Parts: sequence; C-alpha cells; structure tokens
Amino acid sequence: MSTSRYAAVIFDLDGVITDTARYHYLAWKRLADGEGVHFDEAANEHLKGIDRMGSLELILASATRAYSDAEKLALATEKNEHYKELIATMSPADLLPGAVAALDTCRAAGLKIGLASVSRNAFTVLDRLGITDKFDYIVDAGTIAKGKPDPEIFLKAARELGVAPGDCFGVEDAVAGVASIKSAGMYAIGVGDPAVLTEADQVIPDLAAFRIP
Ligand SMILES: O=P(O)(O)OC[C@H]1O[C@@H](O)[C@H](O)[C@@H](O)[C@@H]1O
Ligand SMILES: [Mg+2]
Repeated sequence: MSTSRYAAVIFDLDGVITDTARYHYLAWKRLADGEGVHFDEAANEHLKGIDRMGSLELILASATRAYSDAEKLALATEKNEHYKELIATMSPADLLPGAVAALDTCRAAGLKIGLASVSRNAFTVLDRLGITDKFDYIVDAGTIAKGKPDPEIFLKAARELGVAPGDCFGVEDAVAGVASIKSAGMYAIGVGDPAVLTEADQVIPDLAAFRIP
C-alpha cells in the first residue's frame, strides 16, 4: 500500500533524471552544420521531449531543399551513432541532484515506479547511470506509435504498472511531456521554469525539491 493518495509515479528520463540535452545538442549541431542548416541552443530547447524523427523534421524545416525519406533516415541514424558515442562516457556522476533520493522516497512510500521516455537510448542511459533496477516498468520507446504530447506513452506505463491513470502522477521537464501527462489524465509535476511549464499542476526547479503529492 502506498502512503500517498497516488499508487504510482511515472518519470521522464532526459532532463529530469539526467541532463542528456547537451549531448543531443552536440549531435544535432554537427548534423545541422553538415547540412548548412541553422541550429542553435535556443532551437535545441524546442526539441526537448520530441522523438528522434520529429526532432529531425523540426531541424530540416529551415533547410533550403527537400529531403527524401531515405535521406532523413540516414541523417537520423548518423546523428544517433554520434549521440551513442557521447553517452558511452556517462556514469552515475551524471545523475541530476536529488534523482536517486526521489526514486528511493517513492519506493519507500510504496509507490510503483515507471519510466516513460521517448528515447530509444533510454535503456543504455539507465544502465550507464546504474539505476535500471529502480523501476518496476520501463516503456520501450520502440513500441510506442505516437510520441509526446500524445498520452500513449504515459497510458502504457500506467497500464503495465496495473494502476489507473488517475492514480498516477508524472514528472516531466518538457512542455510536450507535461501535455502528455495531462492528456493521460494524471497529475503533473513539472521540472524547470513555471513560466514555461504552464500546464503542470506544480513546478519544481529540480528533483532536489521533489515531494510526493
Ligand atoms: O534519439 P533518441 O535517443 O531516441 O531520443 C529521442 C528523444 O528523447 C527525449 O527524451 C529527448 O528529450 C529528445 O531530445 C530526444 O530527441
Ligand atoms: Mg525530458
């Protein structure tokens, strides 16, 4: 039994538990430069929570020519190979402040713990961070038809945890992610700027400020 009114918590990974945005930026930046497309840190902000092909589409939206599906796939694969090289150096030192304490607090309170990341590298990142065994269920992004802001990924996590959506809360750093939680019918904790994450039920600066609602 949980000591909270909620029975489960579903965490996002990138930007909540660890900061991979920098690695995504470096990998997309090299690709954009190679294609002669403008891309900067501000543009990278809009890619948070957006899946790989969706991110590529946003980057290529400012390109001066059209790309075939085969070209897009090749570019996404090239970016991912570079990204994988970058995350290979990750370790538990890359856990954000409060991340492990938040997971352990949820465990001690009797909550089921899920992970809902659209990253197809989530299992690798969790392994590098050494926290895979802290989750009861991890959504495999390859099994999801629609990325965030669609509710599918949070609904799947709740279903696999055996908990009704209304008895779950989600934790997210991205606007698209908070929208996904809310449209799944869950309570949303935003991690970041309240002026940006306006749809969240509460916003905290980082997981060091995490409290079970
Ligand atoms: O390319 P991957 O590892 O499948 O990641 C997909 C997305 O995963 C999300 O978690 C990140 O916030 C996005 O920036 C990223 O594009
Ligand atoms: Mg995120």
